Order: sequence, then C-alpha cells, then structure tokens
Amino acid sequence: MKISIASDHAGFEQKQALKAYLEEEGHEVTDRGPDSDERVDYPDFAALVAHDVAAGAAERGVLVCGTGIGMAVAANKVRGIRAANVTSPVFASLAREHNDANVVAVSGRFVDLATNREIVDAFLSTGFGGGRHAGRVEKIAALENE
Ligand SMILES: O=C(CO)[C@H](O)[C@H](O)[C@H](O)COP(=O)(O)O
Repeated sequence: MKISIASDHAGFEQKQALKAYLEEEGHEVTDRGPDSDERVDYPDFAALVAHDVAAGAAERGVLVCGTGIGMAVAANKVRGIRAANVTSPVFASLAREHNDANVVAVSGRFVDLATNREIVDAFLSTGFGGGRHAGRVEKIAALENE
C-alpha cells in the first residue's frame, strides 16, 4: 500500500521506526519529514500528508506528534481527510470500519512503539464496513460544503 508519513519533533523517533517497519512489511512509504528532531510545527507536516492522501498520491496517511491530537486536528482541515487520533489497536480498527478514516494520528510521547505498530497494522488491514456507516460518512463529507 502507498503510505505517506510525517511527524513533528515529538513524534520524530517513532516516525523513523514506523517508517522502517512499514517498509519491512512491503509498503511503499513516502516520508514527508522532518529529517531530525529539531522543534517544528505539526500543522506543516500534517498538511503534507493530508494533501498526499486527498490527492490520491497515498492511500493512507500516518502522523506522529506528542499526543496525535494536533496532527489529527490539522489534517482534518483538508477536504476529504478523515483523520483519527488513535491510542489502541481496537480504536484503529473501528476508525476504519465505522469512519472510513484515511489518516491515523498516533502519540509518540504517551504510547509505546510496539502498540503504535499494532495500531498502524490494524489501521492498514481493516476495511470500511459500509452499510449503516456509509450514510454517516457521507454526512461528514457534506459538512465540508457548509
Ligand atoms: O499537538 C500536540 C498536542 O496536541 C502535539 O503533542 C505536539 O507534538 C506538541 O504540542 C508539541 O509540544 P512541544 O512542547 O512544542 O514539544
């Protein structure tokens, strides 16, 4: 799968590890930075990944900051993005199954790497459930026209 990944300084270390893990798993990963743990602003990097996904250059996005919250808030400002801030594998599955989330935002400071690997695995391997969830996701999209 084509994946776009980025972080801020707080998520840099786990971003590097998750990128390597995803590549080992056979995914095609675009690293949108940063290249060091020098302090940066998370919206700049959330935007790069969100635009990759919105444009179809990547099928899914992975973002890492201190909590994942700022990244998700910023990514969700881009039309077509449904970013979920996730702290457990089951929430990752539900974000896909119920919400058709296309970006996952994880915490580099409060969630360990092993858990974040499981989160990303669940996020990438779970399909959208459709059915009763489809109309709800359409209503989310309609909010973008208000
Ligand atoms: O956006 C966040 C909080 O919701 C992220 O955790 C950021 O990584 C965090 O705000 C960065 O904080 P810092 O004090 O500048 O390291």
